[in-house]
Amino acid sequence: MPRTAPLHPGSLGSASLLTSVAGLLRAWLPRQRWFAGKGRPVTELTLLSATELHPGCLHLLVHAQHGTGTLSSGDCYQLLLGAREVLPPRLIHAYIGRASEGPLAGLMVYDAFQDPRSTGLLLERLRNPGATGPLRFERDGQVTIPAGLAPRLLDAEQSNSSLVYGDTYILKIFRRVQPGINPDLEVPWALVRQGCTRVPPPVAWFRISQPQEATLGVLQPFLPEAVDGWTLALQSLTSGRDFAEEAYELGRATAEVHLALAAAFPLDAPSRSQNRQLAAAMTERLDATSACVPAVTPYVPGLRAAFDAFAVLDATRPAQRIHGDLHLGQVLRADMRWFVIDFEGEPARPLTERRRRQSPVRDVAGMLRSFDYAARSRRPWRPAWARRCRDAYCAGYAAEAGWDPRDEPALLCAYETDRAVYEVLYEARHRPDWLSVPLAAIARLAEADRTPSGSGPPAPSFHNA
Ligand SMILES: Nc1ncnc2c1ncn2[C@@H]1O[C@H](COP(=O)(O)OP(=O)(O)O)[C@@H](O)[C@H]1O
Ligand SMILES: O=P(O)(O)O[C@H]1O[C@H](CO)[C@@H](O[C@H]2O[C@H](CO)[C@@H](O)[C@H](O)[C@H]2O)[C@H](O)[C@H]1O
Repeated sequence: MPRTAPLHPGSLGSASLLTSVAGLLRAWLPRQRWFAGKGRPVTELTLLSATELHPGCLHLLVHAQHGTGTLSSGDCYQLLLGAREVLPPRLIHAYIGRASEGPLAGLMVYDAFQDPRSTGLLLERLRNPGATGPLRFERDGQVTIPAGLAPRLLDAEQSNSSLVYGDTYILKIFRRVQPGINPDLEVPWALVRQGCTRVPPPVAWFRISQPQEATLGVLQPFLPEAVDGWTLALQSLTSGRDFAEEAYELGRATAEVHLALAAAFPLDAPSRSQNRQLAAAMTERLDATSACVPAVTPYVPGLRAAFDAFAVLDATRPAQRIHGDLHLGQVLRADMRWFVIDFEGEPARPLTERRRRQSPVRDVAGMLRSFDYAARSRRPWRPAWARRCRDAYCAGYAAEAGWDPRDEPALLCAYETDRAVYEVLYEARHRPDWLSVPLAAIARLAEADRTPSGSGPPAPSFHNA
């Protein structure tokens, strides 16, 4: 019989359990795509919660401190660890290491999110709501989830981990956990209740109630034929096929989501003092980024000008709940329609900040940057493609929302600049090879080119809004 019994957290002190896995996790965590402290070693690990999901499979929340001295920071991560005496060949890729001490000494520890037995049981828990220790499994009472759907871990470049069940449902496991409801559950749930059909509706979810309330995962219908906007944009660039019609439709879809969000959540009246505060925060982020990425420094005065212009704007759109990290990878095209996914916001920002009401222009700016990203990521660079898409997107947005983001150039420019600054830091930390893409935008935006359609003269109007 495989030795699994010692995994039971009730029979273990947290300290002894941690002794077993701390060394292994210190080496394994920094290698994971979803680990936030890129390039910095894990200096301390604290076990926040340990729950046995089934014998030999533990659900853990661990706090990892990374870096040292003033550069030290930490995050809480969600893990599902399995431990077996012998790991079958089909699970070798999930191997973390052999525990050399503590209660798991001698056992092979592995990432159980890659083990169909464990992930199948996770779906069973979601099908049958209830509690397991501090974990709460809940679902939409109107929906019946079929049993026995085969799980597979999605092989995608992502900030979390997603499991697809029988091409019917997708379960997103939040890897970096923060206290409070995750907007990726809160926002789609509210949108669906507004009758918005642009989001796959959450059908089940699980959360933790102790030591603090936090959302851990959300199950939604899987769109099997869906292709994400980034892939479609690159296909268009490679094949020479126009993308303006799709960009226009995407603008409409974005506006539809914004209108539903404005109806679902309270609005914040715009004020000049709020603009000043937001501009100050953008300037602060710019300075912090320039301190980390010296290539930005020469452009700081030019970029600050965009924020200064925003600070003195009289009134802008009311602030509302928005997507918060909108780009071409966050939209899926299925059945000739656009769907919007991943309402988590920018993963590096605190949850309270991500749930704050903000200008819808921020989302628009995120998508405009994404067209630029796509055009820049291919040789030869195709600025005219990006300009046409950006213009079509704004026209589509205007047609649905009743106002055109291009009519607010100072606001759009400030948000686009802020987004480019965020991207510089994101790429420096996660994908240094891509750094030149946002840096090119930084150079363009610093040269006081504030035309909303991007570099060069504004493109001709695509559609009459
Ligand atoms: N409902 C869905 N149907 C089909 N594919 C999906 C669905 N939701 C997400 N995906 C796929 O999973 C990938 C990762 O999802 P996402 O929510 O963006 O995760 P992350 O926040 O970890 O990046 C997406 O790029 C998309 O390809
Ligand atoms: O993991 P998320 O999808 O939540 O978002 C993060 O990763 C994105 C990259 O995967 C990053 O997006 C940037 O690169 C995209 C191309 O890969 C591009 O379309 C986006 O416009 C650009 O911002 C995103 O910023 C980050 O939050």
